[in-house]
Amino acid sequence: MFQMTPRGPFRINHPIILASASPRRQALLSSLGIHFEVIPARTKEPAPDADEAPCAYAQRMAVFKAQEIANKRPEAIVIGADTIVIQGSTILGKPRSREDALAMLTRLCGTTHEVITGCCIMHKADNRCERTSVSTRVNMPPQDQAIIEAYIATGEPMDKAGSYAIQGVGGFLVSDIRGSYTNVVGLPLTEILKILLDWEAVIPAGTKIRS
Ligand SMILES: Cc1cn([C@H]2C[C@H](O)[C@@H](COP(=O)(O)OP(=O)(O)OP(=O)(O)O)O2)c(=O)[nH]c1=O
Repeated sequence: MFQMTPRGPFRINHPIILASASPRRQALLSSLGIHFEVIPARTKEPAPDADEAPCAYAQRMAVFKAQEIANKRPEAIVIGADTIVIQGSTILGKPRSREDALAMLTRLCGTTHEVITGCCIMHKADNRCERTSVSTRVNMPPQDQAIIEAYIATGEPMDKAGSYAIQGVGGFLVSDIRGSYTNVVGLPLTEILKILLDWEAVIPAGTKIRS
């Protein structure tokens, strides 16, 4: 659990907790230049229900993570998120092994897939909860298996949904996207910031705060 240092166009107006162990999510939220605490949700995420729509599943997981922390810290505004990769009707999470990563990337390269991040912003003491899911289409040209295997050998794929990181070495795999880039990385910043501003949890730097 640690504080981030402020440096951007926004200021905190209410305590915020990011319920995520993802360094990418922490970096994205930190880019707003606001103080926040990080308390990762620890409970194991359940598998999707039979016939559960991917965006419903991603939102349910985000609520699951936010709820765990909001129960401990009802006074804070808690942000939870869950990112999944969808190809056809198959939900691809994080790879279980290098072999699993190879199967995922072999399947994704040469096709267009969808990345969905479900988000939940919860303020238990105020009985407020807003959930959303954002989708981005990602196009990946075909790749030789030797290139895919060399990418997997970097280790980067192993904690990423879909076995790649668009913001990292894996960026070379992506020719183009349609939709939010930050959503692919793991936190749709435009949508999250809108809710935080609507809730006045965050205000533009320099705003005179009514006493
Ligand atoms: C597709 C893609 C996913 N990812 C990451 C974002 C998430 O960290 C991860 C998906 O796993 P998640 O289960 O969404 O998140 P997490 O386990 O990393 O962290 P927490 O549950 O504590 O919030 O994949 C990238 O970093 N880049 C990408 O291009």
